[in-house]
Amino acid sequence: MTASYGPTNIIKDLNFNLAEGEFLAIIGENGVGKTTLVRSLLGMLTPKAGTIKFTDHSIAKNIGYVPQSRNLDEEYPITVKDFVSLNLRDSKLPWVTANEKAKVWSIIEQTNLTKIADRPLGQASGGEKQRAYLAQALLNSPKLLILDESTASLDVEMKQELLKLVAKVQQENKMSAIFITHDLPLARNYADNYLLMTKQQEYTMGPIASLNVSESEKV
Ligand SMILES: Nc1ncnc2c1ncn2[C@@H]1O[C@H](COP(=O)(O)OP(=O)(O)OP(=O)(O)O)[C@@H](O)[C@H]1O
Repeated sequence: MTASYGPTNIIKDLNFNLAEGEFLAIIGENGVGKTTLVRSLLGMLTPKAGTIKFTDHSIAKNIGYVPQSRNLDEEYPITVKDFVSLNLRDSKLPWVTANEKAKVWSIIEQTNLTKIADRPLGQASGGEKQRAYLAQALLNSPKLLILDESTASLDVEMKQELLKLVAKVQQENKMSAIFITHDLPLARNYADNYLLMTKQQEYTMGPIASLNVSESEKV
């Protein structure tokens, strides 16, 4: 597919597949179009040419997305639990049902947020906030999770912890995951495959273990 914001193609003739349960790391220098690809997958940007096909319509409608950054007002009085609940999108009733409460608690437990569930989100640490964003994205049991440089602001240990959690949830829920990152050691530890995007609009894919050093230098 080809994507653009005007006459200039940002992504040109990209062709890639994502298998069920696959963990794909998307790597590449700043400005090569990684976020543009994510926006296309999320349906926020229509490809200029080509198509994005999902094996099932329901996958596209329910993609879990953890964005690059969040402009949250630290003072806004919302608890971690209520923040996670914001993604209860099927709710037709004005109150939270017992089923929905159970769903929220289950995801809070899965993402190790039980202890801080009633604490204001603004008081959570960087790692805890990322886990809360992840929990929110996972709430509707998506079949595809996209993390857009979600670990960029975290220290090495926290990065590992978050990705370990993602990998665990991914396996438990048989979910596919796309992880955009500049952190190659992290990608090597957790991803199955890579997609390397370059400024020359050349795209290579393969098992993450086969990513060679000369390629890695360009990310
Ligand atoms: N809404 C927009 N309108 C016009 N151009 C845009 C828009 N969004 C992004 N671009 C341009 O598209 C190109 C690709 O941007 P994109 O954010 O997809 O790159 P990226 O690979 O995700 O970069 P980074 O690693 O810095 O996040 C950049 O040149 C950017 O300036």
